[in-house]
Amino acid sequence: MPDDGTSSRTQHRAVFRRGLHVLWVAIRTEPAVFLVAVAGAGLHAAVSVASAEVMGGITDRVVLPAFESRSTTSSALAAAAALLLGVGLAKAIGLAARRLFAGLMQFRMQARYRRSVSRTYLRLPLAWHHRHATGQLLSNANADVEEAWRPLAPLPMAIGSVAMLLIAAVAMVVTDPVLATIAFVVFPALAVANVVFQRRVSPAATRAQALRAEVSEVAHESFDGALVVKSLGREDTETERFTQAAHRLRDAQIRVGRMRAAFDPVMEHLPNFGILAVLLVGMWRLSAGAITAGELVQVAYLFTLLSMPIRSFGWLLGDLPRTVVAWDRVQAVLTAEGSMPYGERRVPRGSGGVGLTARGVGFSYEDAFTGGARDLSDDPDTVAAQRSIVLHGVDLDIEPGRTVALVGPTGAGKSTLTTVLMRLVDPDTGTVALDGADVRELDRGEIARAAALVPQSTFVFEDTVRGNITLGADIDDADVWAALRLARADSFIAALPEGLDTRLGERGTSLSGGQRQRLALARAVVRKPRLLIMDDATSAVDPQVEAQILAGLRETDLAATVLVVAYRRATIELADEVVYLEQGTVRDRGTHTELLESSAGYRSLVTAYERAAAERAGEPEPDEGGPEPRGLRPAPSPGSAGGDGQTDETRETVR
Ligand SMILES: Nc1ncnc2c1ncn2[C@@H]1O[C@H](COP(=O)(O)OP(=O)(O)OP(=O)(O)O)[C@@H](O)[C@H]1O
Repeated sequence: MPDDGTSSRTQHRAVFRRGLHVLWVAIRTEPAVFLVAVAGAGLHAAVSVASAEVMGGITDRVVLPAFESRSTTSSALAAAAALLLGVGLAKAIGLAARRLFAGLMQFRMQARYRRSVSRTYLRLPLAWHHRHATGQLLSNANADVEEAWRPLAPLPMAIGSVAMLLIAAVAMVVTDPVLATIAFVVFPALAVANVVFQRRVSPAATRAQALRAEVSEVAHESFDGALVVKSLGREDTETERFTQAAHRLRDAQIRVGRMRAAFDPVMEHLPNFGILAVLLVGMWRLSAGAITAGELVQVAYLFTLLSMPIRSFGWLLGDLPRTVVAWDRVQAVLTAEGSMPYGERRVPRGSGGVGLTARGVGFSYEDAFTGGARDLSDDPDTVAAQRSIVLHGVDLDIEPGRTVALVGPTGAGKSTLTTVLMRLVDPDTGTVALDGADVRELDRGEIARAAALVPQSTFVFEDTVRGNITLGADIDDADVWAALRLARADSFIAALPEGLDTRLGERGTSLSGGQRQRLALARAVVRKPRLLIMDDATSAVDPQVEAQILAGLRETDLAATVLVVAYRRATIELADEVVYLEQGTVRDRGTHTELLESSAGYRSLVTAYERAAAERAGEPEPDEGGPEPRGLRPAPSPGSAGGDGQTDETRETVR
């Protein structure tokens, strides 16, 4: 068994090797930019050493003769000035090239990996997203990508420093081996101190980095849940939670600050002790005639020049552990499995609705309690134990142009079924087909071209009304208005100060719940889908308006096939057929009247909706603007659950 010291050294070596591998990835990706940055660093290094030579030369040939003769020629002064200017200019060019191209490389790599990470997020199936928190995804795409490429900024300088050290070492040995010996003691000591410091500060800095992510996660959650926090009077508790996270971050940063405060002055002054030693020994060498005054100035100047490049190694080494951690997180996203394979088939072209078929569809979610630690064993018992089965052997047949209502208690699997039908997730068993074409064999984007899903919760982008509907597609205003009319959203959009050009606030908070839902519906219908799936998409819309919308959808020349997850009798009655889903299985199907006769579960569910509506009949109507709280649905009756937002129409009897 290795002792702690050995294993820690092994770990450091492993981190160092992996860190170099990450840097190598960047060099391979941007070789030209890297070479220019290194060439700049090399030029800067060579000219810096040369500048020490120049300083020494000027001391011997201009300054000392001037002191001795108490006069100097203007030509000698002009030559010295020109030399200094030339050296300064060359140094500036090297420095600018190094900084510019190191930055270019760093920012290009960051942009490239941000793009890859966000592209991967969109490629990965919904099931993967279910397992990852928003805060984590944001931090992978932002903080981790930045952290992974942070060492690219000091990398060319560190490489230039090697060149500078080598040239300086040769220059010093040539000038005076005795003075060079002082450098060979001081600079390795400086490098060792750097490494020791970086090893000590690195865990503290890594912890501060993790706490920074924690603070932003707490903040994200508090702001996102502001409505809940405020309405339940939990501001103080949330503030306390945030304060604690902020204090943990503060303490961690102070710890890092303290370490730096102790180390930086030492690093700052160590070369000064070297210079002092150079001057003392140099005086003796000068009086012994072994060196000239200019050579002494040259070596002392080299000492001042070399301290900073040596520290750049420290910066690089200090960044590497965090780089490795961040790189691993980014790679976990980029190599995540679960991308959906696509075929090359197309949905048969034509106008009007498409037929939708599901055969034996089964689907299970990864169990929230086993989560990411899921054992991917092939043993069916193990897999079944780790997953909660939501759909079992669902069969559906919807003919083109028909409107079907999907009804079922809360938790029956209606929303899950809509995501399977849209191929946002693949079923564990069974198949889904559009006009006979298995959705797994369809070309990428083909489902989005043929079908649209309006989900339960709407998302509004911080964009104009037009942007929110077209989502960047080339759709003219006439079509946008037609879609808004169909979604019964045209009048409130027309009343907005700038109509289609009105910018909607973040997540559409400037709109009411019902307005947001109608906007989302317009976004779906403007694409003229041949299959429209609405998952409780009009729950916050006034019932009469909802009925008008559904009737409108049936009357347009769109003639789309419509599957609507419905809770209201008026909606259900508008459908050609009702599919009753219970515990993930289709229990019954038929018209509303037939199901009331034949299905006890359906009857009991719809009666529960009616009872709840009747109980609330005396209460004021919900504004069409507010979403109907899910909690208003009636308590589950035997064999069923769920409910409806009460509305005037539900006061009527079902029959
Ligand atoms: N992302 C998820 N991860 C794990 N389980 C989930 C997930 N989403 C839903 N479930 C579970 O799947 C079951 C079916 O949920 P689903 O949302 O499909 O039902 P629903 O019939 O649409 O309900 P509602 O009428 O309340 O919208 C529920 O038991 C739910 O807890």
